[in-house]
Amino acid sequence: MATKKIALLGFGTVGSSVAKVLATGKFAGVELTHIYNRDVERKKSTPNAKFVPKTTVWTENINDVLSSDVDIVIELIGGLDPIESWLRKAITSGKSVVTANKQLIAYRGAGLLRLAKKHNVQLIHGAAVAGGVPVIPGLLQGQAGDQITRIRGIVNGTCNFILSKMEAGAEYADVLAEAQALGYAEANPSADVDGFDARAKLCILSRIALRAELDPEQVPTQSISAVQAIDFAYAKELGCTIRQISAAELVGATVQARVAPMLVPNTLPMAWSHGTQNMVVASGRFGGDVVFSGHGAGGEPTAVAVVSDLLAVVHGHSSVELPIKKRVVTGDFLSPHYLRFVVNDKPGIVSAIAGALAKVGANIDSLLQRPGHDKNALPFVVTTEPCLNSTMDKAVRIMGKMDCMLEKPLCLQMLEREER
Ligand SMILES: NC(=O)C1=CN([C@@H]2O[C@H](COP(=O)(O)OP(=O)(O)OC[C@H]3O[C@@H](n4cnc5c(N)ncnc54)[C@H](OP(=O)(O)O)[C@@H]3O)[C@@H](O)[C@H]2O)C=CC1
Ligand SMILES: N[C@@H](CC=O)C(=O)O
Repeated sequence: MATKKIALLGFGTVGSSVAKVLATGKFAGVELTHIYNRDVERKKSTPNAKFVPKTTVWTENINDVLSSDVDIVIELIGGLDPIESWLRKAITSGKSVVTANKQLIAYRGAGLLRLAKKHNVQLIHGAAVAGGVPVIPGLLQGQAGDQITRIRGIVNGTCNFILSKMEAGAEYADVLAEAQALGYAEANPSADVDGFDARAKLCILSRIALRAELDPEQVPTQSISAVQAIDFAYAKELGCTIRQISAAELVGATVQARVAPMLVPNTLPMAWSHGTQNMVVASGRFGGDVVFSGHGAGGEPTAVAVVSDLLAVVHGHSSVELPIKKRVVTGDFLSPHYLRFVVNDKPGIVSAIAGALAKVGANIDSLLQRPGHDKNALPFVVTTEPCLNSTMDKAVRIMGKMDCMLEKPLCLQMLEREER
């Protein structure tokens, strides 16, 4: 097997870990010839630089890579522009590409994959969803024979790290800072906490598993930043915890899709995921549920996925290709909801809330009020019987205007207790 020349674009958390995994794995048939990054002198003094071969060229000029005889470009910078145009140039000059860039693959992947096919090269992105968990190769190859109708799970390690630590008593801001320091969060952590990272991953999974091309902008997202310690206490009383859940389901010609913090019953495996653990449950018509799980963020787990993709290219991998259809998204799921209010307590609040829910046609299932809270800032919870997210949005708009409300009511979808 002829040795393939490899270029690494980006020597950050994942890129530098790829250098380490490559060096320690001593894989035959690959040679790291180029590393591109801005300000390379700074990068040369980072801990993983010691794993870079002496012969590797470090450059701040992307054309040194694009005009070279490199065979495979590994892109670990992130973002859409100018990365797309760089990868297009690489592909048109006959280079295969390995990337962990979920935004690029979600928004522009269809065109890039077509271009790679036209130029008879590979574009592989196994690390773009769930970091070190081989969910993409598993779905592409291992479940190609099934008809997957639903994909659901936890695909953002930062949010899972934050929520599982909050469940154990930590403060939101402290754990977010910790996730950033550990290299789990995106360059702008709003991508994690506000759901945009998970949304991109959900769209990639939908393309592969549901064979549905979605416009990521159509998929509703809800931030985890409004979840508070009190929500974990009330969730526990309901036999649940709270996790950021990404869900997409084929319903006729449309796809129901949403990314949001949701109440997850403790009976479901997703409730047991802690730290950076990701978990994806693919539900197939013939094979039933298949669960993928492991570390979804972090340099070294993600580097394993990147190096595995690289080795697949080097060893002449070719993936199963099945037809994909563009699908319209609806964000409306029919499910019970959790509503948490913080009010300046006075008589008549519960009946006003019940009135607002009745007005939109939602039925109350339970009411929870823990004793001991300050009546001037009283948190309490109402759960509803199954209703649509859009119905709850209307109710929240009405209730948010009530004089007694000290903050916008928090509305969370509740997952059903059993997998299908
Ligand atoms: N971290 C993780 O757990 C995971 C990350 N990913 C994805 O992998 C990719 C890389 O992530 P990660 O390693 O965490 O990110 P980092 O920010 O740690 O690394 C990105 C690297 O690219 C460099 N860089 C950024 N912009 C430019 C530019 N315009 N020109 C040259 N160099 C540039 C940065 O340099 P500088 O240091 O100067 O900023 C940095 O070295 C992203 O697409 C991310 O979404 C996927 C799965 C998991
Ligand atoms: N920021 C992402 C990194 C992996 O994709 C996450 O936290 O999951």
